[in-house]
Amino acid sequence: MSSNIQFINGQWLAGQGHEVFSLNPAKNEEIWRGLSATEAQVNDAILSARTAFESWGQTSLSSRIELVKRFAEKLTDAKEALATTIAQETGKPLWETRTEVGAMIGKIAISLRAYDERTGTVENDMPGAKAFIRHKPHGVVAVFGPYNFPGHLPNGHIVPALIAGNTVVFKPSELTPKTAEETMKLWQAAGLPDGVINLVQGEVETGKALASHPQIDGLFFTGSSNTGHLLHQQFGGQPGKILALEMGGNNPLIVKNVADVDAVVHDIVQSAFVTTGQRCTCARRLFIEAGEQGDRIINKLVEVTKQIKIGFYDDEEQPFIGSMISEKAALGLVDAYQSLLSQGATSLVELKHLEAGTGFVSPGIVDVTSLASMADEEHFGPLLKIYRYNDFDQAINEANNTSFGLSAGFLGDNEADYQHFFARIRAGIVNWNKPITGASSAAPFGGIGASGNHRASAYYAADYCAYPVASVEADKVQLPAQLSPGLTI
Ligand SMILES: NC(=O)C1=CN([C@@H]2O[C@H](COP(=O)(O)OP(=O)(O)OC[C@H]3O[C@@H](n4cnc5c(N)ncnc54)[C@H](O)[C@@H]3O)[C@@H](O)[C@H]2O)C=CC1
Ligand SMILES: O=C(O)CCC(=O)N[C@@H](CCC(=O)O)C(=O)O
Repeated sequence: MSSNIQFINGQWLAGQGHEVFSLNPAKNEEIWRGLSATEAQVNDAILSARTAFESWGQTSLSSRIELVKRFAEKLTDAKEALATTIAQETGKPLWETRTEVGAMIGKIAISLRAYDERTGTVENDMPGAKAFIRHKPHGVVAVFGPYNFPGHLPNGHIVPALIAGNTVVFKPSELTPKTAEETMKLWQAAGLPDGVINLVQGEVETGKALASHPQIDGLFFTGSSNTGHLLHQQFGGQPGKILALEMGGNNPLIVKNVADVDAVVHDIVQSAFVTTGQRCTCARRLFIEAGEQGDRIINKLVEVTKQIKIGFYDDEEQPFIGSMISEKAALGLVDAYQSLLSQGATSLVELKHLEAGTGFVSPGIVDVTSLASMADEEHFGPLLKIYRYNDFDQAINEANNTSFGLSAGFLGDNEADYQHFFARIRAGIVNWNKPITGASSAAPFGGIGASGNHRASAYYAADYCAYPVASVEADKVQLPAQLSPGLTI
């Protein structure tokens, strides 16, 4: 078990707060334990990042690139070990966590390209001078990560932040501290200078100490909408700080006129249930036309959902999904399912907690067509709500009837229908005849409304990692060819 779990100014230190631990939610085994960072230790981490910024912010771009490339090499060497830790800590199957580490490696080249293309230098000639657009780092940024992609999503903030010249204090999810520790060790092995990334482990109070610290210049957050809203309030009145919020969704998927029932069911299942429904992009609301074709799709969807292979992350024959992050999350999802039934929804596939002490649930589907209204909330797990509709525009209006706006999809064979949907739907990710999960790191990734604050991540993360500087420069002071009216020199 770890004891020195805080990484501050290049040193592994014991925490001085209360005990925290990480559970393998599939096997109900403890895999990591330590003491959380106190407010004073968070302060030390921020001061260390502040000191490191003085040199890191001035270091050459080529040295920063060298570091992130070495990190990619270390990640590649440790791919299987890190994928195993992520699987143990989250319950996700190994096929998926290997993809996650692959995405972390892929992030390096994409972030380097994005830095160049979105925040590079532009030079324009003007009379007697040159005009430049350049970019500078903000300084010390706090990074907050969620548990569902404990490697890939914090990495999506940290890598572009470092390339731009910022230094980082990273607070991972308290549910996935071991993944953060192992990743940090890879940065260290890559030759990270002291203080450039600091890791503070702990629960909400550690997060609060970091987010409210006056010495941070920005905060990059991926997590729930509730926490994101709290942070937004906390940042009110501080226009000088950059806040990037990547939050949840209540994502709709509309199906209309599709010939291939198997293909449409595949895309629904991939959208709703991959990662045991624990992706921010997962479909939560499915709109299917009333009538025989819709019935056929639902019958097939029910059949396929009941057959989904659920299992241990390390099963030789890999399951489609593993356990949820915790027994608490699993029981919360069962409650959400039961609550919908008590409001009048019809169960099509029962959502069950499969084993006491674990996060295993079976995916559930409910028909909510008869409900007059429903809370607009994200159920972060494999629970899909179906609405039957008669009118396409009514379905689109209902799909937009949410405060969130992360992802949305249309499954249908008619391009004009898709164009109609695209023009009206409100979301940051809008797909046609593809699952709405599995977004590319080479595209912007973010939502509107309660899903984000217009600071998209992934390819656009470069934008919030640096501020633009406009300069007009001449190598000597000269009188202009023509003086302003009324001025004699
Ligand atoms: N839009 C996006 O890119 C993504 C969004 N998500 C969303 O993340 C959520 C799941 O992740 P969770 O780990 O449950 O999110 P969470 O909001 O509970 O936690 C995220 C981080 O914030 C910290 N935190 C919690 N309360 C805090 C407070 N009051 N002050 C400061 N820090 C605090 C946590 O310790 C953790 O490090 C889902 O809602 C999901 O939709 C997940 C992945 C991607
Ligand atoms: O940030 C990126 O590089 C791309 C975003 C991404 O990987 N999205 C994934 C998972 C995000 C989540 O749902 O938690 C996706 O779209 O499925």
